[in-house]
This record gives sequence, C-alpha cells and structure tokens, in this order.
Amino acid sequence: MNPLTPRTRIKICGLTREADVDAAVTAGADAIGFVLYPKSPRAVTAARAGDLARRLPPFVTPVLLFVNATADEIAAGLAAVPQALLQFHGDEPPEACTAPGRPYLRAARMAPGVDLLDLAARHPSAQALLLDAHVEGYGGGGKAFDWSLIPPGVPCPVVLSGGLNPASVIDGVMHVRPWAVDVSSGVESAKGIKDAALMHCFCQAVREADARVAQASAGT
Ligand SMILES: O=C(O)c1ccccc1NCC(=O)[C@H](O)[C@H](O)COP(=O)(O)O
Repeated sequence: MNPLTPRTRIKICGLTREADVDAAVTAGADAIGFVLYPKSPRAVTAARAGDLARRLPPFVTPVLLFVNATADEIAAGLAAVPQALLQFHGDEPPEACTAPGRPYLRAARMAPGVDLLDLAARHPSAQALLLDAHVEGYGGGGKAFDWSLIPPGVPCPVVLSGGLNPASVIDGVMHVRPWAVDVSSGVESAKGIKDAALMHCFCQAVREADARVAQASAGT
C-alpha cells in the first residue's frame, strides 16, 4: 500500500485491436497489456503485439504477459516489442522471471494462504506484485479477490487486479491504495474486445478515487 502515490497508474490488459489501443490511450491508460498466452481468448502473437505496441505514444508502457512461456517465446516477444515490461502470470520461479534480464511484474493469484511477503522476498527485483484473483486459466477471469488478504508492509509496489470495473475500482483504490490498478474483463463488451466508454469510465473512476484519497489525506 502506498499512501503517497500521487496518481494511481492504470494498466488495461488483453488488447487485440488497433482501435482499442488508441481508445485506451485516449482514456488515460499508463500501460497496455498484450497476452502472449495462446490459450487465452485475448491472445495475440508476438508479431501482432509488435504492430499494436508501435501505436503507443511516449510514456505509455507495453506489457507482454506470459504464462509458463519458454525462453524462446519470451525472446520472440521482446524482439517484437523491445521496450516491453514483462508480466509473469503462471508458475514461473524467480530464476525464470529474472532470466530475460528485463523489468518484470510478478503476478500473484490471491487465495487464502498466499504469502505475499515471502513472494516479494523471493522476487526482490520485481518492479511490482500484480495481485489477481485465483481463477481457472490463470487470469482474465473477471473475478475479484478478498482484498483483506493483502498484508500490511508489502515491500514493493502493488498492482491491484482481478474483477475490477468502473463501479468497483474506487473502492479498490480507497481500500488498498495500490501503486496501480489493472483491468481486462471489466472494460470489455466481449473477451478481447474493449469498450471505449467503459475504459473512459474506468479511468475517470480512478481519478475520482485519487481525488477522494487526497481529500482524506488533507482532512478535507
Ligand atoms: O487476460 C487474460 O485472458 C489472461 C489469461 C491468462 C493469464 C492472464 C490473463 N490476464 C492477466 C491480466 O493481467 C488481467 O488483466 C488480470 O487477470 C485481470 O483480469 P480481469 O479480472 O478480467 O480484469
């Protein structure tokens, strides 16, 4: 939890179309996730991710999402999107996450008994822990988890994920005070098909949450 976060960053994940990438940027996304996990209904190839990522303006980060990928698959993704931040969303051990030598997000599928402090200790170089619900198929399930499972004192930035939408994200930001939020299903009209209006509403809701946090901090 980061009470001093000046602005909650926003990642929108699972984009597959040019118009959706453009709309997500317009809405205010700080990061755009491309799912390079073939079993996902939002999967894109490395080449497709490269085409889509080239539409991103400065200061909007492409994220390549893997689930138990091979080193060659990760290398292909980085060849297509050299500036990508990596996200490991499977069962990858620390050495697999650090092997590419690139900044990465470590996803944690939150269920009772998950030890985030231990996970953070085993991933000291992770840029953040992305906290997602524990769903079948590893992710993108549109399911929230019990935010009270997040212990105080996680020693790295936290990305709150899992079932967020324009109606729930304010509570998520106010309760967890994450560095960032991540959304996929909650801004879609169908899997892999993003809704521009929902993305706009989601980003506006995050801004509203930040304003409320600032007011609470100022005692106003
Ligand atoms: O998005 C997917 O289809 C997906 C498939 C397999 C592993 C991870 C996947 N997505 C990872 C993400 O970062 C999603 O944004 C995250 O799971 C939240 O999804 P949602 O609950 O739908 O907002």
